[in-house]
Amino acid sequence: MNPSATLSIESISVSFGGVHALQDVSLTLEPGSIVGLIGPNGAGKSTLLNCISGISRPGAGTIRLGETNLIGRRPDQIAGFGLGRVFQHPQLIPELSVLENLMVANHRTLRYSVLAEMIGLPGVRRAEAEARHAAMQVAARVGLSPSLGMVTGSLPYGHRKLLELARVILMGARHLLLDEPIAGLNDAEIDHLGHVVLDLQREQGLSVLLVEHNMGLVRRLCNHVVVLDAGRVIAEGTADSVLSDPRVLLAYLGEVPADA
Ligand SMILES: Nc1ncnc2c1ncn2[C@@H]1O[C@H](COP(=O)(O)OP(=O)(O)OP(=O)(O)O)[C@@H](O)[C@H]1O
Repeated sequence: MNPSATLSIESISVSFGGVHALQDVSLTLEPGSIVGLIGPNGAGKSTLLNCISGISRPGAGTIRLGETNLIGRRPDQIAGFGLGRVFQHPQLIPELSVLENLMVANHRTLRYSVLAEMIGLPGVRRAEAEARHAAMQVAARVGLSPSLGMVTGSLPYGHRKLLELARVILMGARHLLLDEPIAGLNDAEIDHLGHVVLDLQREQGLSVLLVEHNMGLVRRLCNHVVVLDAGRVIAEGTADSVLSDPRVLLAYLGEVPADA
């Protein structure tokens, strides 16, 4: 399995009772690209993220990472393939420090027994030192180095979101699934998060599927944008092209402005 492979979603459909949450939806996420997934409330964005991350199972269609079929895999298996979901509400341990939360995330990827850890074998100490180094590097990349010793529960909300992002990267994500990452952030925090995401794409080659209502951020970050409405793809292309598309304006505003 190559974690940097292309994520390919083909013709997936999901129904909840009589509600067609997704109908015949296709989307491709190439390594190193940032794809925006936008659409009005109830369009099916979260359902699509849930299908990719193994929380929901589509009734039809395929989802593949490279040649590997993801449908029917558990969420932890999918995360292990390098698909990291960053939830709107950070999944952190509030009593631990920032560094400890990152060490815990990295610890899950280390391979040694509890007994080896208890008796402090040299290999374990070396692995711990490497885990600490990796945690500090990722903290620096997202701008959290000054906060490494702080108790996570006392962090400002924007820093907790950055920590959640760092945690997912440390768990080996190569494709980030970002679900409204700037909800609740102020302008300076939004600007910083935008820089961090672009840095991860350009310097680390990570790809991003970004669900976002803030069109300024979508324009700034995304190479390609897919628009959902009522479970269907109604437009895709560059941010500028889809955001001036009459079908998209109709879906968002209920009418097409006279000057569109
Ligand atoms: N578990 C569920 N049971 C029944 N209906 C559901 C379920 N999850 C989603 N839906 C319905 O599926 C449709 C798509 O919902 P979804 O949450 O994916 O939209 P969304 O684009 O993420 O919306 P928002 O921007 O408001 O988060 C909606 O009509 C929603 O009510």
